[in-house]
Amino acid sequence: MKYISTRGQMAPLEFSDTILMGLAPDGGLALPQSYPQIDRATLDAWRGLSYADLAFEILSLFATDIPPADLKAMLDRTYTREVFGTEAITPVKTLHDGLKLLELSNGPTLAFKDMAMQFLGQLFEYVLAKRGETLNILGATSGDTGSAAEYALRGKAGVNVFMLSPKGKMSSFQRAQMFSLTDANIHNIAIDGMFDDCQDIVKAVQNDHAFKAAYKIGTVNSINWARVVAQVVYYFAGYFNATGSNDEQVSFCVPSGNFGNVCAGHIARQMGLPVARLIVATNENDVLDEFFKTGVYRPRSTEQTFVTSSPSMDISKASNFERFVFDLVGRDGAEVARLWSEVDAGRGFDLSARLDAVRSEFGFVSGASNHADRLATIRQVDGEDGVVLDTHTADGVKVARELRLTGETVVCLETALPAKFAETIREALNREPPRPAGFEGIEDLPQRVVEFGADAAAVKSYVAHALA
Ligand SMILES: Cc1ncc(COP(=O)(O)O)c(C=O)c1O
Ligand SMILES: N[C@@H](CCOP(=O)(O)O)C(=O)O
Repeated sequence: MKYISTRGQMAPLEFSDTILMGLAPDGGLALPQSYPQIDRATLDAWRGLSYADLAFEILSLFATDIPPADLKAMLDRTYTREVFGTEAITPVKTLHDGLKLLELSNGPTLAFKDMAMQFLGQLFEYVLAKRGETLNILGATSGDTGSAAEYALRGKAGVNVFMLSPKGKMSSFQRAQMFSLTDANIHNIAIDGMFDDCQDIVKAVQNDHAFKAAYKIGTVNSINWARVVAQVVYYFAGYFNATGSNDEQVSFCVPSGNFGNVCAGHIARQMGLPVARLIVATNENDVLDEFFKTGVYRPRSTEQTFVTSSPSMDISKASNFERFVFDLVGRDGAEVARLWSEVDAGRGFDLSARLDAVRSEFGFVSGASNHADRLATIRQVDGEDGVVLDTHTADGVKVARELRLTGETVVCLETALPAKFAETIREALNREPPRPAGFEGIEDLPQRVVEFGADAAAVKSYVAHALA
């Protein structure tokens, strides 16, 4: 399997090259030349596999330049009860009204990012050791990618992590998770701006080819294809857990920000997983909801982006949306490059002529949730089912209940645990959320972070100095 760029100007690459590359040299995102197709016999053979074995079956279709035994060993080390808390790895919980929750947040940092990041940590170590290379990660986080990456890569030889986060916008738990790490290879940088400013800096540095090569800059964001493909696995696992046979269809409802999670669902559907609809749930930052309702993509500026109580989704320029649009426009890289030149110029684009295909061919619909909805949903699910949702999952449950059709099986992705967002849980339930063992008093630990304006040059100079 070889990888191409959404902007059409990259010579096909192998999987391992793609994961070290980050952004493609033409500014686009890597995707496979085609999606492997899963027939019914294969789907039948996969039902009942352990998570690690299922991950091996799926990832071996994509990571074709890694010897199968090596890939299997990495996956067996990653998807264990010790790391993810249960044998099932991603168990499904059913609420009283039949809505299902796919638990993705039982890993080391309590958010779904661990699902892919724990594997990416193994993958980096493996590929870098094979090549005798080192890598310096420059990442952007709105709260969860940062801690997942830092926990997966802390103390690893040959890897440094420089993580940009929006100053003062994450929850106190998220800040503590990242800023209390003392490992020498972890560098936290708070940026005066929103997540989009952080991601813009990451992309600007990726597009400075001389700097990128000189300082061996890589990425852990969903820019990195390995992040997305590892997330494809839990759509298959969730489907098998939520159904009794492969004759059934399910719909997935996905709390969305940077569009990486639901992009993996789109890929699973393109591979042939029996997915009826992909329901995109946004918070008050509803750029994606607007697109899926109108076909118009209108990214907002930092000033127009709200700080909300589901802060990890405070995103107005969804990076992976480009991967979906590539498929939507018939994999025409020149057209994607043209559309993103509009985005880069601060404008958007209008694909309303393709809205029928968005719904009928690709199965996308959407809805939005706000602070009041979030509080009401957290209270309702706590009262009726005794389950405390985190604020992002609450956005998903609200939208799933609003859009669910009669007889439709909907699986809502649980993207974080409530302990990460205690401020809002207290507001909703007037009590503390359950806190998993090992995180007691984390907010009281000393914190280590430097601060900059939204300035790529300042970040580059900090990275260069730290690596000197
Ligand atoms: C808890 C949580 N929920 C939802 C999202 C949205 O996921 P995505 O950016 O993949 O759309 C994120 C971060 O991205 C998150 O951290
Ligand atoms: N919500 C994310 C934002 C970054 O998303 P990614 O999937 O591209 O890494 C976060 O929590 O940091």
